[in-house]
Amino acid sequence: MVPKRELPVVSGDPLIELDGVEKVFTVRRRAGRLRRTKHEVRAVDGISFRVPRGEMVGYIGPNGAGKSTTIKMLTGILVPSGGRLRVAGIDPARERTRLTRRIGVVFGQRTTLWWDLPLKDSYELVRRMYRVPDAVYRANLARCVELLDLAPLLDVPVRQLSLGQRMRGDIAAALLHDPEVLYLDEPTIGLDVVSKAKVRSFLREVNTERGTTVLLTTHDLTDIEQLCRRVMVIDHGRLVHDGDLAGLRAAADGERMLVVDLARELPPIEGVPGARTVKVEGPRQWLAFPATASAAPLVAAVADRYPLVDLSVREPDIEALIAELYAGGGAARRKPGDVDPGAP
Ligand SMILES: Nc1ncnc2c1ncn2[C@@H]1O[C@H](COP(=O)(O)OP(=O)(O)OP(=O)(O)O)[C@@H](O)[C@H]1O
Repeated sequence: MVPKRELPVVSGDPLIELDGVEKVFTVRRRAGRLRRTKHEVRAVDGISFRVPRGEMVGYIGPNGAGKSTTIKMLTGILVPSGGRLRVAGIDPARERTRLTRRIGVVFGQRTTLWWDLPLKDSYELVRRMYRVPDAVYRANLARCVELLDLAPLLDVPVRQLSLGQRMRGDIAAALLHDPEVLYLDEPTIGLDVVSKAKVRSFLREVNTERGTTVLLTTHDLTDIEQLCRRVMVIDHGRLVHDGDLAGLRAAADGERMLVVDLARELPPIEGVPGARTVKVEGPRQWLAFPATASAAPLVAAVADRYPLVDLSVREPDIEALIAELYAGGGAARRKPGDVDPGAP
């Protein structure tokens, strides 16, 4: 579940706005020995959403869904084929340089740091590139060094850093110029548990303390669970969910599990309305029931007729739910125009 925490001030004014945004790539494929045919790939197929200032939003989807393409359009690297896109009121493709000062970007699979330079020299170059005022630079660097444990790494050339160290270095580099928006594309990919925890708590702090708006792309759903109240799911270039995680669970028709320990081994529990026994292991039995239903009446029904010793309720495995969502199982696939941009 999303941990209870102080929430940043989310203002109504949208910082990121997309209206029917499309990106179509034309690719040539071999068709025989000499012939090549042209094909269109609709990487982003009419996406609309708004992200208010101060929000941290998850942007997830299977491989090839269109996440990176969206982020590249939001940075101005790619020009949309259609629709309207604004970040802090700026059209990224038209005014990329002006936008650069207001956004920070971390692509987990690639570094923006200088491979042969010590980390601190990379930061110095970032300072000059963005013309960050001295006092701002010093304060931001000190904060990142402290919270991301960078002190022992500052004199180490980037190529000698481990993946987790490099990622922390990259995240700091993206924040030295005080961006209003931070795009993170797989910031925890390949990191060990400790590094992931460090990165997550830092991002939470940046979002809550600074009010930095964050768009987070990840395959690790724990990132989403721990950081985002709102999650958007993209599939085949279309938005198929925009809301909270609970809504995503419900959309995927997920089931929760009531695990009961009986006083002794018994045949599978029967006759509990709204639940079915899916597993029996000695005196322990597993009963599946709809994610949206309350467990209380089930517990009462079991306790009434069986020698109940202990129980627990397990949340559905979100990854399984999302796999189901992608497969179309139970998910109400909405057209982009149907999505409530103000969700959650
Ligand atoms: N430059 C390009 N030329 C042609 N097709 C492209 C290009 N970039 C992306 N695509 C295609 O667009 C679709 C969306 O790709 P994109 O990289 O945005 O997906 P993604 O959701 O970020 O996937 P992943 O999780 O694997 O990174 C894919 O079918 C991809 O092959």
